[in-house]
Amino acid sequence: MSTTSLLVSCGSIAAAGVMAYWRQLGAPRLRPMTAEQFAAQAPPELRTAVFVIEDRAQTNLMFGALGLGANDDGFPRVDAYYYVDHGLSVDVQMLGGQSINDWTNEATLDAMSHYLGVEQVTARSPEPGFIRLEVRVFDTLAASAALPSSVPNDVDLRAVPVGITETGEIATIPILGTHGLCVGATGSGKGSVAYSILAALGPLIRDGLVDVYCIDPKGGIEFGPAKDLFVKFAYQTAEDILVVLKEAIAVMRQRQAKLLAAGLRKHTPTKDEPLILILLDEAAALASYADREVRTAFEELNGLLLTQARATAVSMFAFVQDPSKENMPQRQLYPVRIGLRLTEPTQVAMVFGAGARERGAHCDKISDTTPGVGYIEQDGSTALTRVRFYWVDDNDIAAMVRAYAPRHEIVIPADDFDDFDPSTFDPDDLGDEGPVAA
Ligand SMILES: Nc1ncnc2c1ncn2[C@@H]1O[C@H](COP(=O)(O)OP(=O)(O)OP(=O)(O)O)[C@@H](O)[C@H]1O
Repeated sequence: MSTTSLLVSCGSIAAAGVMAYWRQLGAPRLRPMTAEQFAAQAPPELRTAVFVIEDRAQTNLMFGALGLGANDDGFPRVDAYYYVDHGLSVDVQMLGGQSINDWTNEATLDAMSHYLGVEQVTARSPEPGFIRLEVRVFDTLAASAALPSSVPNDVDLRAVPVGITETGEIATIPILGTHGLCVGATGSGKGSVAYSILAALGPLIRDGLVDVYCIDPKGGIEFGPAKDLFVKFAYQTAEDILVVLKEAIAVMRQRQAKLLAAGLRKHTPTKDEPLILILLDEAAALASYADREVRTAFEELNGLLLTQARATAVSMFAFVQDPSKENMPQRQLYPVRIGLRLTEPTQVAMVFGAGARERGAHCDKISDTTPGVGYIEQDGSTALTRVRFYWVDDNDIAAMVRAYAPRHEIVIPADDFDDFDPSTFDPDDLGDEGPVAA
């Protein structure tokens, strides 16, 4: 359902089941309705919230109780509220002297959600002086998102579709000219992030415009089923992993030299020189079987790629469980960051930076019943998009490999079958060496 809101004119309200209307408080009404009447027409989950928000005296009481207003200082003003897919969006004009932290403070929002009788309230500032409260009673991402049945052949590498947003749009991430980091606890759905990317890139992998180098230090368990989609696949020894990184760096160096000679700043992928996507799963696992020297070499190679490879169309997407500094020393080198379910609130800042929880990234509150739900952030924007990545099951992976594995070999029989007549074919003629049923 779209979040597009329709103006409610003169107090008439769309049916409560169709939650897409907008209410400008203070607008003149021909036949005024009471807060009780508005609340009665709201979905049951939102009745208390609508009753409080619709009635200025009630709203002031709430703001007073939460320390956000007082008789002497005045009260914040609710300008408008909207029915949206997840509940309500409420626009509030802050009081002079208030800061965003006064509103995004976890204890305040928790108290507000209890006051309004709803599951959760989050807040962000759409423009200076204003706060938008999101009153959440429905999780639009509760159901898993199926992989689209068809994938366009001309995927835009700067906007690769990987899931759906909580407002029902297609969630995209750039792959070209960037690096990505995906962090999530065990079982949070990191695999589905990687496979959503692979599914979208399938046609380009088949056509030779994208080469995937996959590094799966946990013995190839996660990515083994898709190995035929990869140009390189390192999963056994730490040395194999270093070789793959060195090969990517060699490509990066060659392209850097060409760019310099041609006076260009960025490499555009072609069939001869495709985008190289390095999928790096759980690099921290290396620590369990690699010695110190290998780990140091790994960190150096990884650092080189993260700092220099973007312009050469060599991109790294890394997946980790634990975002602590020892496991992930270079968070700021990944312009695309994805946070799935995390176990601790403090881990949110390790993925997205300070203040991310206040901006709405509540990764620690994602339920373990919704794997694949997370937040996406990209450099250059403070927006955090809540999404559900596509669920790619084993059948989907097998279908992807069948459709897109780049090295399909068509075996042409050596014998001359020009005289072959299917109507006279007798399988017994194949003799003892014919195929045997398993
Ligand atoms: N996007 C998704 N939608 C629905 N279910 C999902 C999704 N992603 C994962 N799942 C379910 O959650 C399970 C765990 O997912 P996954 O293996 O991707 O987690 P993970 O983060 O990679 O865990 P680990 O770090 O332990 O490997 C899957 O087997 C699947 O049942």
